[in-house]
Amino acid sequence: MPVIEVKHLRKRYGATDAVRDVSFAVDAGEIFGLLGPNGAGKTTTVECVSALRVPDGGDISVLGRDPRDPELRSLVGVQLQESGLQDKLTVGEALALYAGCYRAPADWRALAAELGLADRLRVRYANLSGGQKQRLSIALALVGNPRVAILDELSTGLDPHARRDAWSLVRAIRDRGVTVVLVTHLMEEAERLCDRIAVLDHGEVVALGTPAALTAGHGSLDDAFISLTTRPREE
Ligand SMILES: Nc1ncnc2c1ncn2[C@@H]1O[C@H](COP(=O)(O)OP(=O)(O)OP(=O)(O)O)[C@@H](O)[C@H]1O
Repeated sequence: MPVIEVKHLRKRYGATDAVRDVSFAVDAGEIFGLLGPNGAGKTTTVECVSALRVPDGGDISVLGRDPRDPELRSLVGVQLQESGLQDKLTVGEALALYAGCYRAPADWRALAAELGLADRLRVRYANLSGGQKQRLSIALALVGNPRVAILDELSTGLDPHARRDAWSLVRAIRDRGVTVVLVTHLMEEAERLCDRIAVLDHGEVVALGTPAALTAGHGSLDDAFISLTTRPREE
């Protein structure tokens, strides 16, 4: 049974058809990428999978459950583009607070060290750099020892060193059996990390396969992306 199954998902915001018809299945232990131009519906899709938005149509199951099943709160870790953390909270306080919400949390100090935040534990959120905020949001997604991790733009704002560290961490958690869904704009990230990729365009899946299969006949994943997708509409 797939860990995540999305069938004919639809979501509309007023007059905007953000997601028209998205279907895919993510297998256990996979790193599954969602790739697509700005506004293609990637974030909306993962927000529906994470129960942060209610779909207008279609079916989603996560670990065989409805996404809104409270049992999933401790099984699914979500890192979103906006963390919404309070400015005055320190890194250590945020990690301890989140760890306290789970039955079997990870060692948050070790996680902070893995993400290069060991010397930032006493620093308030407001005083972190963009990359440090991003690393904290990744740590918070993983602190509950989830079985599924949903990472939206994992490496946005990270320098090349931090990006490599984040990739190593994602591989390490996958090697521990965690299933990962990764929204990304970086072709290199998709190619290096993802086992399979769904390419979204205007709210629909236009291609799905391994990076090698998607690239075949196009020269590079970048070229495949350009030929498979269209420019985003002007908002
Ligand atoms: N809360 C909202 N209210 C209204 N429209 C929204 C909302 N969130 C997203 N949209 C619109 O829905 C469409 C899909 O947006 P979404 O953020 O899901 O795309 P995306 O593929 O994640 O884009 P990006 O790569 O730019 O992050 C876009 O046209 C966007 O403007």
